[in-house]
Amino acid sequence: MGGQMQQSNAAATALYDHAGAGPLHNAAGPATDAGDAVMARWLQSAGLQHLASPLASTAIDQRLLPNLLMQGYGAQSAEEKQRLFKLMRNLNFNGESGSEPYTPTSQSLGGGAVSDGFYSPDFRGDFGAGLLDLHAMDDTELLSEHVISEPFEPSPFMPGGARTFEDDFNPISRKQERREADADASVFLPTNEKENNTRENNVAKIKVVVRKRPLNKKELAKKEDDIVTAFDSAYLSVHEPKLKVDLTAYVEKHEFCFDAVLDENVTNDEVYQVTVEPIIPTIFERTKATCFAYGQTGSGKTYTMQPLPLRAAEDLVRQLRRPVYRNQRFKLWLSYFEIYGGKLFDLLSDRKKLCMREDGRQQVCIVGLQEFEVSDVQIVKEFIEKGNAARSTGSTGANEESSRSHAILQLVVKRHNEIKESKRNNNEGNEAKSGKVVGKISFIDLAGSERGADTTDNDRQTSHHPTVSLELPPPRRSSHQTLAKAVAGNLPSPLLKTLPESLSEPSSLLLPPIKR
Ligand SMILES: Nc1ncnc2c1ncn2[C@@H]1O[C@H](COP(=O)(O)OP(=O)(O)OP(=O)(O)O)[C@@H](O)[C@H]1O
Repeated sequence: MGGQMQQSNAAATALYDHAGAGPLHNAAGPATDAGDAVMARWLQSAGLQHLASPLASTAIDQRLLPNLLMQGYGAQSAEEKQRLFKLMRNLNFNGESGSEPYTPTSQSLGGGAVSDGFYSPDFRGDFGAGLLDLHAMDDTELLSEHVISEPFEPSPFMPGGARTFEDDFNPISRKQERREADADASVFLPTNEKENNTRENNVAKIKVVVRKRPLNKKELAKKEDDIVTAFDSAYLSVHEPKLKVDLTAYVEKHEFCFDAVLDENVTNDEVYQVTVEPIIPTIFERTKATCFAYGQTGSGKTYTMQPLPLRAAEDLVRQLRRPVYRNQRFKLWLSYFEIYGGKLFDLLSDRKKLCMREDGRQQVCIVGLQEFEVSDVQIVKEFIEKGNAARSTGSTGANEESSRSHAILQLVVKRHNEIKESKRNNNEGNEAKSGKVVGKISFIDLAGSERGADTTDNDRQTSHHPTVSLELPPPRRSSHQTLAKAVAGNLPSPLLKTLPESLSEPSSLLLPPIKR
């Protein structure tokens, strides 16, 4: 990720917090010429420089910008609106603490994104895929201190001998290297490299992809209206039937913009290609990624999510067979558990009840979760089928076989060293622990977003798994909070704060409609 993106993120945080009417509301000063210039450059980074001039000339308080942007301020064409919304959304999701104003650097002004507009790779980051990818966040949140404090030894098979794993796989050191190689006198060279690295990497990137499900037989038989139109790869409109005061029926259209919109003709393979596939190589670069599907019962979450882990495993196994990883004893591990009614159950160990604990470093550990080494795709398939069969399902009005729990399947790449490898043969229990986590991808198939979908008292007709049905109903939303903690290892702290709310408030991950 280039410096340009990082600087944009800082601006976003301030604007976003202001929109939330937080303390920044009072803290920010009146717009200055410098502020206008900053805003102009920010818009320019998305190729929207022409929208900046009215701001500069009328000296509008830059704190009001989010509201203006939400109203489609100045943007005329659909493409402009799309850019504006992407710009806003990018900023909204990227901030960390929120109190820092946008401060451009020579690097941010010198990048190629100005000429390329929003779509340049610089602006979007190094890669831009995955329902939720957290490639660029702070490493200290990706891996435990233990891993970070112990750098990997250099592999004798690696070219250059003295190069360490860190050099080759740590995005920070690679970035640093690139920056040094590219450096010329005009390029910004940070005085405090550590601080810069921390800031540069403390950015979460999220990709939100919407998939439209075709009308099912029941809906077709009832001649129900298709209320969603996907009209290009990033836009959709929702048609809301309404009545005027004189009771004349009309349809109100709401347009939404996402990173990608997949229509009803898209196959599961295409979903994989758009979302997970591009993340796979980064799992070997110390990335922890999470991919989840969100929607109400019957919207197609399980249909969409279920094929993804197997496809990912195929690609991960293929990568692991490359000499560079094989020589370093990289291995793939799989675990699968569910959260139901606020409790955790191991889907691969006869639904053994699991405990979730937080260690002294605020790392969430699932105590007792079994991890299995998987060296080929057939084994992965068998584990997934076993886990799926053990899941809590029930029947809802909209889905005969409805997932009533959150299921989390994790594929973890670990690096093993030979000494520990021999020990592990004597001590199977510690097998999984003997490897160091290189990267991880978690797939979460959520229970429906309707209230109480994941609680034991949600539906009288729901036929629970016998062990589950004996439990007392937990308080509402407790499973969502448990889920947030369970994936905590993957999420940077700003996101963590919002996740439980996001999961219970369907609209919080969506953007407001574009007013045409
Ligand atoms: N894109 C699609 N194409 C064809 N059929 C689909 C598609 N998406 C979903 N379906 C079908 O719709 C039904 C409901 O889908 P699914 O079980 O995935 O919903 P869900 O969102 O997981 O619901 P719940 O929250 O109740 O578990 C299933 O029979 C599934 O096969």
